[in-house]
Amino acid sequence: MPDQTTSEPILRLGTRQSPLAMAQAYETRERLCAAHCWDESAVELVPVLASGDRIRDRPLAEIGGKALWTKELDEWLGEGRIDASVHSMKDVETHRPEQLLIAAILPRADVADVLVGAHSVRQILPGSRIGTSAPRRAAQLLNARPDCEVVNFRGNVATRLSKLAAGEADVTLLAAAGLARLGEHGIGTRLDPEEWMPAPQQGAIGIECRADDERVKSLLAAIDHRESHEAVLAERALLAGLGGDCRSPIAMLTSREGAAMTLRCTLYSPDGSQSIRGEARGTAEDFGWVQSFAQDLLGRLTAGMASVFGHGST
Ligand SMILES: NCc1[nH]cc(CCC(=O)O)c1CC(=O)O
Repeated sequence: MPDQTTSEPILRLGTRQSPLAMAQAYETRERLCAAHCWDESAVELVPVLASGDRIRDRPLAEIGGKALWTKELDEWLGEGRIDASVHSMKDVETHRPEQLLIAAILPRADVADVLVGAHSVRQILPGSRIGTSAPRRAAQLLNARPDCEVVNFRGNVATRLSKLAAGEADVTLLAAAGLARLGEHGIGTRLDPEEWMPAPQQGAIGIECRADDERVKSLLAAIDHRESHEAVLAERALLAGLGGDCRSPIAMLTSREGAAMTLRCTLYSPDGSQSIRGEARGTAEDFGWVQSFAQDLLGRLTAGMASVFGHGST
């Protein structure tokens, strides 16, 4: 028997410590081991505490600063304490440190949101309290149901479900991908993404490494899913073009027929009372069309939205 305690892992994979992040790390490890015919011990999971997880008692907007979920992992990666890190792409800023590279995107999971506490958006009882800390979900819900009220609802998936059960809100919205990864299959109503568009990059898991680390880059290439990767790149390009981040009231959806990609996008005012939608088509070879699309949307902003998007965005 080989001595497990002294065998060096082939890859040290950094991850946040939340149950969802750990589930994503296990999935990544499984795919890596399957692709390379490795034993599980070849990939060492290294949990890293992120500032977003450490500071739990204040709204994210108040803590301020970006990179709440990535800063520590980026440092560990830059210092060589880990070889790669696993991310929920939805939480990853569009501008990444130059020395890092998103080398692989796993096959994308269901992009939909799930509504918990009502059978449909229409059937939410008048005047209900919607528990969410996501500006996109708040704006979308208020757009469809201006009679409702949003209450801030932070915390991981389990925390949010227990706050709902405790009556802190009447309904909440969660990502189908996150629920599925946590093994929570029967919860809530899946909202059709065509009608209720998700956040940019929702359902996508990305693995990042040092841009000059050829060994790790080629190991990760084996688990990259090209179509998912291209959709994520298009959505990141659109989000960056809009000057947005994961705190922006922006919904988008990518669909695909052969090489042709279609991006649909809706921008909201924070209170949901105003919205702008658009659609554009192109290929993944060059995202010039995505930049034009962003400019087109920004050119149509109403006064109530101008502070949220474009150059003045936070
Ligand atoms: N902001 C938290 C977050 N980041 C990614 C997911 C879900 C998984 C995914 O979208 O890949 C979630 C939870 C949620 O929105 O319900």
